[in-house]
Amino acid sequence: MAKKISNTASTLQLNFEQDKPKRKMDGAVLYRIQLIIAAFLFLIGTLLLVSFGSSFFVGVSDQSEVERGVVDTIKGSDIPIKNFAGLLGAKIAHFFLFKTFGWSTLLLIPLFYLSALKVGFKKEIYSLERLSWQVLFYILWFSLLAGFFVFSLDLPHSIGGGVGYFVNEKLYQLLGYLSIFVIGFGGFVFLVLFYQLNPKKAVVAAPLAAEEEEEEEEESLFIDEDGPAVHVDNDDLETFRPIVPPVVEEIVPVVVAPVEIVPEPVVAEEKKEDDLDFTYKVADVADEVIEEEPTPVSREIKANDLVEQFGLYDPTADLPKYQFPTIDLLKEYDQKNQTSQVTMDELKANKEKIVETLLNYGIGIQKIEATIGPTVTLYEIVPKAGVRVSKITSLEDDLSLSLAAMGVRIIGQMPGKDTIGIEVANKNREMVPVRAVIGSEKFQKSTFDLPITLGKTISNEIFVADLAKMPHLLMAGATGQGKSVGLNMLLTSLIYKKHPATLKFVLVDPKKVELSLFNKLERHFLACLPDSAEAIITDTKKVVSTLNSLCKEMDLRYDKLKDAGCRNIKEYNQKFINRRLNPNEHDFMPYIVLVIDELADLMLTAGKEVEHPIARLAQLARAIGIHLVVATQRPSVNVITGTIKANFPARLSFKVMSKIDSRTILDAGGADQLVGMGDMLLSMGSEVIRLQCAFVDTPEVEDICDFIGNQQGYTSAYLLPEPDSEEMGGQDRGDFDPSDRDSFFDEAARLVVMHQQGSTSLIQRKLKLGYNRAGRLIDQLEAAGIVGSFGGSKAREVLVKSETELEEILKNL
Ligand SMILES: Nc1ncnc2c1ncn2[C@@H]1O[C@H](COP(=O)(O)OP(=O)(O)OP(=O)(O)O)[C@@H](O)[C@H]1O
Repeated sequence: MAKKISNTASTLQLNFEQDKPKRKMDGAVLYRIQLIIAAFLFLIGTLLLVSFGSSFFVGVSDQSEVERGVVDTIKGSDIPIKNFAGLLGAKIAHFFLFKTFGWSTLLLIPLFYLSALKVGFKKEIYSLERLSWQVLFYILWFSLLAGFFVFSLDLPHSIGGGVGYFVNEKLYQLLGYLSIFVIGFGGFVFLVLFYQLNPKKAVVAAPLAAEEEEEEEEESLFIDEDGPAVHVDNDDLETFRPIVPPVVEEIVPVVVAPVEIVPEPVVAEEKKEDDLDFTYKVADVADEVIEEEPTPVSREIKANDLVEQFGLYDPTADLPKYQFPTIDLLKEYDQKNQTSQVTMDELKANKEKIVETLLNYGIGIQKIEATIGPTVTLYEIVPKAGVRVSKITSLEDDLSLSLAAMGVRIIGQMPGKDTIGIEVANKNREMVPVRAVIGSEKFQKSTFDLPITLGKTISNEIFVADLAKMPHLLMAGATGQGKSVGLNMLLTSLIYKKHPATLKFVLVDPKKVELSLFNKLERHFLACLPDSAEAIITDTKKVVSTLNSLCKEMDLRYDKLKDAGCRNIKEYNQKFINRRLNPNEHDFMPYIVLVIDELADLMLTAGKEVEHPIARLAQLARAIGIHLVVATQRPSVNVITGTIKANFPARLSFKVMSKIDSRTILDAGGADQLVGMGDMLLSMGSEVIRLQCAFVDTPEVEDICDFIGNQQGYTSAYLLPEPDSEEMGGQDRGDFDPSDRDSFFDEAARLVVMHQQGSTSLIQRKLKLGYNRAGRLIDQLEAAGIVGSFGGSKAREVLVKSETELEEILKNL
């Protein structure tokens, strides 16, 4: 039934369209009139400003003049008027400042200026209606308040004006000095009523509540076959809402009678051409509705009103009592453990061995310097002139041998310096307690979106990074080398800095034990599929659907971003906080961090089914706040494939078993030379840095999770969308090695996305390529997830819908 009514809507709007040209002409005249009125209001504002302003300087010297009668004034006088706005200015100032309200009348000036702005230029910085009420009230109230002090303390009369003085005089006779309470009470009542209980504001401020009310109203206007109100569901109402109430009231008598069909009340018959009365009224109604359609300016005003009334949106308001975990939950170790264990003897001995070994190979050294880190000491050498750096770097094994130490790593030239770095493991290493890094000023004060601290650098600095910028992290390390501790550190640092409203974890743990500690965070920090019994995902099948669900969440978030006109999650959330987005269509978006502990198991059991969504998320999810942390024990090429590797610029390696593994994960050797127990190399772009992971013990993680889990949480974990079954099927794409792509790949991709047509002949024609090459290009585009699979005679579907999205993919390839 409601659908039929929406047909009515289109009819009505047609009538309205016919009226348009006439209104346009009227609009031009109206505009000129508005400009004139605006100029007039501006003039009055300026007159008041000058009159009041100059009366502050000239004081009462004009008083004798302004108090003369009109006739005398016209006749003129020998005493010169000093007010800059002449006699009129003097009279205005006298009337407002002395006779009536005193200084509070100054509030009229902004009112006139803002009115001029609104009438002339349709700019409303602040709701004019509200401002007018406020100005009226405050003029009177301040006059009374000031009058009280003028009366009691014998201050200059103009502060409160005649009204203020007179009323206070009377109040004083009645109540004595208690009169101040009456004035105060008046102000209080106004504040309460105006800022909290103004019914009109409530409608603007609480759109949800208002819409419910609206719906109730609308429902009561529908006439059923029996007469009473009919329930109409929300979806239908949405199409119908803009032109509702008066239309139906008008329709009922006109339409029902001639049709004589009781069960079909309000339908297409109103189109009848001879039904002039009806048509005319409808157009009027449509007119009103169209004018009410939100413009950017009116939306801005509405948002400002909402912010004024409710303050900024607070995403944490659902858990107002949430307490961040405290530093006390982290173990405090002996001071002894935290200071360097490297002795002077050890340093000297190592220095001599380095110099000696290099000399044996004919390499002279000018200078050598040591920096002691928690696990390794960095020796920086300046070789004598004429020594090739590669000669030194080739001596890694020989140095290891002569130093009889593990973990010797030659860095080569130190970034930004003229030295060559050699790292040598300390005999007694220093453990970095989690408390030292989480509690550090550097971490506590970091303002990153997703701050993580993993430990300390080689020069004992606390290492803090932004996962949001990384934007994803690939982790590898042989068993027992500190990977789980590293993951716990990462999660712990995020938990210490983020409120549950702003961050969710999707935890995938095929080994079933590593991440189970975090189960207690389910109703605070975890996200899962709607039908999951457990928030932490351990079953491979579930992993595939969770990854697809995340892809869907990503697409949904992109749609919302597009709708809101934002480029990334930060802008979007800021807009939401500023109440510039409709809460019925938008939500505050928490960051989502997907952690996969052990990719190898998944790749072996589900292969492309996991590889494809991981690659897709890694390529695209950064802008919408989904970040991936993927760990594996086996950094072999069938686990860390070209596609995965290409999309994870930040890679972290604990000790691995071979140089090949080190190359697979870092594209460089060195990870095989690490000394274990959290000794690690982090590669971000071209730079590789050595870090010592802080140690967070299982009981500490348990305490943190208990501390949070025992607090009031959300009713359930954050629910991810149900994945599309179609998406689950479309996984099987050929291998795609981005480094091997055709030189026309980017151009071809832009072409198909721009035309939204995935056809070989389009590429052939526009790029002037042969059929075979164009065919190869389209295959590569399919493998990269830009176009869909071959669909017979039809052009392939283009999966990437916007050029921005495409540029993001190309950037990550
Ligand atoms: N940062 C660290 N500082 C000190 N000791 C550490 C550190 N990281 C790990 N260890 C030591 O190494 C042990 C193994 O670490 P962890 O459980 O993290 O290894 P793993 O790589 O996850 O092993 P697996 O892959 O078999 O689970 C820890 O129990 C701890 O004793």
